[in-house]
Amino acid sequence: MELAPDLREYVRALSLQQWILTGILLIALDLVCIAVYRLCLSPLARFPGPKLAALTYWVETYYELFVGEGGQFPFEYQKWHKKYGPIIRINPTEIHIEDSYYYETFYAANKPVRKVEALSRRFGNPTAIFNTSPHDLHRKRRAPLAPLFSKRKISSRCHLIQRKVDEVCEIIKSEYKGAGKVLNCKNMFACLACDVMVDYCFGSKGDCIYHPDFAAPLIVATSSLVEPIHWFTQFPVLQTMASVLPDWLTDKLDPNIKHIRKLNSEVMEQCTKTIKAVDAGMTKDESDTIVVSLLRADLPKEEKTLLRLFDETVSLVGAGLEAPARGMNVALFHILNNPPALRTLQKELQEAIPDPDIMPPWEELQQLPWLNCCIEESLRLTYGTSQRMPRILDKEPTIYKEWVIPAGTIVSMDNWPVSHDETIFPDSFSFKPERWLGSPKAPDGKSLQRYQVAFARGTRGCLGTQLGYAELFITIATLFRRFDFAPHEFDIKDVEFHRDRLAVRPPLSSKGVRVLVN
Ligand code: HEM
Repeated sequence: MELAPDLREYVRALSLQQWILTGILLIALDLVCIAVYRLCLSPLARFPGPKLAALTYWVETYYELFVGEGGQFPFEYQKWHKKYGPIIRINPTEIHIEDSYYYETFYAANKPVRKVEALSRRFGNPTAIFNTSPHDLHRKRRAPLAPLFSKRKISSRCHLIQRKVDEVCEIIKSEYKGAGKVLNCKNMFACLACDVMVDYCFGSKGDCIYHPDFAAPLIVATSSLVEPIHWFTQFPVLQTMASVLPDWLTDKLDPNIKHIRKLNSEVMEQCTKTIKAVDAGMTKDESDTIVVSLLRADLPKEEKTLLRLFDETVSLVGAGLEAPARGMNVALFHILNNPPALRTLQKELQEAIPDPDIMPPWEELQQLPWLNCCIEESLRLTYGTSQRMPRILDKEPTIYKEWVIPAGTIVSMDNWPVSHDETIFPDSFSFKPERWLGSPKAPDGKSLQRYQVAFARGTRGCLGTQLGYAELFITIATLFRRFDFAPHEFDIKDVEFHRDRLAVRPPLSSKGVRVLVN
């Protein structure tokens, strides 16, 4: 398009200063237009909440990066809920709801929701189901995995978990029992959960538990991997930059990265080997692992590439490590910190398991009422994730009470406010296994179990729920049947939610749950 001659003359005659001024004016005009749109014209403008949060994402950035030890936004918008009510706008494009009684409706199993695409690259494995955004693609990818994590399948492979726990017990017996040596449970449980997942994915033997003091470098590295999550979320360009940095520089920035690199190359190698083995025809026994099942699944070729298998397995090891390990930590801490609960558990285990060296299968452990209550109560205080779980419903609006949230809007809820809903779980910060005894009901008459949200719900709920339960039952029953633990410098802060890093994190100063073994 040609500029009118007068305008052309005018533009030509502009001095450098005038150019800069014009630029500033245009940027200012653009910002004003964005502000007017966000505050007055956007379909979300009528939702309650602080105007500054509706105006700019910097409010979220501020609380995630610069307040305290970071990851403080969940605590901030909880305060907003107290002021503005159960539905609020927490940033220019997202609505947040805090209402435990709506959780199950929102995270329904029959809703074709997608996740936020921009969050899928935060951990560098965008094609894993955890990170897959579109509903249909996610369904296609999750389908072949689901049978591998069914209750029946997990039951049939529980001996693998028991074997791993037995190996941990041998280490405790030989190195810690009666020796006055402090046992770091945080590391121990992380090693255990990691080895279980490695067995599950590859059928090979994980060896994290054999590192001195359970301080396996891989565990330390995975734990530190989530630390920069808010930087990567708030400034996605950093994800791209991090992925192209040379190894020597990333090692300088975070020396732990080299262990992740090692895991990545081992996973690559394992996947490559398995692809070759499956191509060559494998024996039936070996077909149980996740990689083999994915390769044999009825999926198009592009879903079975080395990169896709790599993304899925690395992500599964990560997901299957963090949450179960935290669950076990929370359980061990609270049971030990609550002597009446401990005594009841020990009595129940002694009566049900006469010989501690012969542990009953998971099915039998599930019949023990007090053990059940302790596990449910621990899971309640585990929360699963500390971060809100955004979902987008594209084809229809989301209806909450009188509010109609337009289709295509990001809507989110959190787990931990449900766990601390005082109408459902009175005295919610206390560990009270007895609240799960019998068939308890919530105030709405529904089973209390419906408000156990540690594994989330709906199409994107936890894939590893049964494996998580099995690990918790077997580990907690075995440890408390075989050993007498004494708390060492116990501090409730070690298991509380202080910082959001997607995973629940204690204060930076926390040394983790530690015990002595008598
Ligand atoms: C105590 C144990 C566990 C808890 C409390 C837990 C909790 C959760 C939660 C809250 C989510 C939803 C996260 C979100 O949407 O942001 C989730 C998803 C997921 N979990 Fe777990 N988890 C546990 C164990 C496991 C295990 C052992 C595995 C290993 C297979 C696993 C694999 C996954 C996967 C793959 C997803 C994503 C599912 C999808 O998007 O379709 N989890 N888990």
